[in-house]
Amino acid sequence: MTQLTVPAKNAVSDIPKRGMPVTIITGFLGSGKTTLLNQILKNKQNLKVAVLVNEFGDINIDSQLLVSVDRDMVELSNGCICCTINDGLVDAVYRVLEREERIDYLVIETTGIADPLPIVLTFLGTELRDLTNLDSILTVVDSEAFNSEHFQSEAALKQLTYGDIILLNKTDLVTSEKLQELEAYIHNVKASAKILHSTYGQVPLPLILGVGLNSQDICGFDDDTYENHHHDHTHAPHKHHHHHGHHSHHLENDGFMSISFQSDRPFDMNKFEAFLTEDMPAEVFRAKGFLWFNDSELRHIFQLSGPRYHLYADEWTTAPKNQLVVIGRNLNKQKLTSLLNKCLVVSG
Ligand SMILES: Nc1nc2c(ncn2[C@@H]2O[C@H](COP(=O)(O)OP(=O)(O)OP(=O)(O)O)[C@@H](O)[C@H]2O)c(=O)[nH]1
Repeated sequence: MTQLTVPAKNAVSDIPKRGMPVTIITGFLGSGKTTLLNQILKNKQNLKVAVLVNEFGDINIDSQLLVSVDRDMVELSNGCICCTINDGLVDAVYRVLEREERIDYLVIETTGIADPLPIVLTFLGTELRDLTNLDSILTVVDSEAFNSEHFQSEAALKQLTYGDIILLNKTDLVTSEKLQELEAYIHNVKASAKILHSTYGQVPLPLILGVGLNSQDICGFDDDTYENHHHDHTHAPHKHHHHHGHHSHHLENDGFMSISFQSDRPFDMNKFEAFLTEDMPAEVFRAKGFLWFNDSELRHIFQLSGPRYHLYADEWTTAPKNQLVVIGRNLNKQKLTSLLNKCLVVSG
């Protein structure tokens, strides 16, 4: 892979790191954002990349799935950044800017149901505008699952509208005809977007980082849009505010809700499999997590996206436990929790 050109910089950090390039990765639930982020982290060579992960759900699954990353380089912003311009995101970015070590690049992964606009506005409409340089908004698309109804999701359409780069991922699962149809559709939605293809997010980094493709112009947003999102935000670098009261707003987001399930008891493998094939509610669109089975020493990474699910086995890095996030519309939390509880081995 071609060496990514790193802007010449003083090794000694200047704080804050003015003009730090930022890429926002957006894309619908399960499209492959974390997979792409892992590709970036694996291939970044000498580039010092800080990562900010925003998850929809109470358990941080994505950040635990990031490969070979220096844990210190990951900032978490749970459940808030897609709602509005908010202190959570600005604070997280400040924490990156204030680091003493050299950081060349910031990549932000949004939740799958996020409308990217509030995040874009956070970068273009607050003091972050002077401190960072929004390089591009990259929208990952699941080429197999994507259809013109956009999953009845306004956020999915917004993600395309704001994408400077649109990465048609999961090309291994579709025909070239479907890809052409998708390209034509996207071209209609956003003629100026640069369209790329990938399998498991494999794309040469110089095509997506440091490309200077951000086409969003704060002047292009009408006052209403801006006022609706702007909280008259003034931020003193060392003051960290905590306004994390946005969760109810989240739950209304396109009707999607997330349910978290944790247990220190293992699942019975047979019962869990029966749950997957017989009892999993059709309204579940996405699930992910780490599973502990009674008859295995290994940690199982569980990934469900639309009709497909996979279990990948690897080693536990923590004490074994179950951690699962389930996302969908109109989910019955009590029923789902009870079904999952019934999959646990009977204690005693
Ligand atoms: N077949 C196939 N599977 C893929 C590809 N890219 C990602 N996946 C799988 O799709 C599932 C979801 O991928 P993620 O990267 O977690 O998706 P995400 O967009 O981060 O998901 P959310 O954070 O829940 O929105 C995982 O099981 C991946 O292994 C691909 O190109 N082909």
